[in-house]
Amino acid sequence: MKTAVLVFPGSNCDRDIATALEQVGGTAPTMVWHAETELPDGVGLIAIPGGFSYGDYLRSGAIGARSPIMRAVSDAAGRGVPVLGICNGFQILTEAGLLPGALMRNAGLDFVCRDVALTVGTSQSVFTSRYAAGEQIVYPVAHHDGNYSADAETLDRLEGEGRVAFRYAGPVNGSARGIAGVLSPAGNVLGLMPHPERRIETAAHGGDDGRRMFEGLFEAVGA
Ligand SMILES: NC(=O)CC[C@H](N)C(=O)O
Repeated sequence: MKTAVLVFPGSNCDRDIATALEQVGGTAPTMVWHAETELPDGVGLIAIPGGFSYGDYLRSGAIGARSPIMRAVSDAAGRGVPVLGICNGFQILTEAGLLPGALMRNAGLDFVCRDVALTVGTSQSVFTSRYAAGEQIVYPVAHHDGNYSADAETLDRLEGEGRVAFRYAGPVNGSARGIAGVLSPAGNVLGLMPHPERRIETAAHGGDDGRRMFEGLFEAVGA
């Protein structure tokens, strides 16, 4: 599968996700600078990495969401191509309107950087097919704007439609209903604050719960 990783000024997890995709899928992704207007032909997965695009100025992800490449990302998402936004990538996806809600400043106003326990909300997506609903896993987090917020109607809809992909198993950042990651209505866009790409290899990362996300993706979309 051809994969692409977007790179913004201030991205700092682009190499982490590139390494994860190469380790699990066997082929290095194409790195796509945010000022480009086209994605590689036949791209099967687009990853929007973590970091501090545009220094988190204005609001985290707000300026990156208006980068030229995002029009192509939106078109691809509309065609059903899987789009994975991790941390700052999640912030960019909400700011771009591809996912509902907003990532606000953490409730404690602190930068939270540690491993956290998560509960898998659904196995019914290309991102979570290798997990069981209700399963507890561990991914690391590293963010100051991870406090997921949306109105009650949106939260009810996300829950009712099985679009809460991950929840924090305990308090982390004040997120509404403990939400750590959400899916688009068609399920092909996932945004999450925790970092699966930093949990690929036990020897290096202290666990490999993130690996199954990428294994499931490669299986679903074709290796
Ligand atoms: N690791 C990250 O992607 C950081 C995300 C974001 N800029 C924040 O701190 O909230």
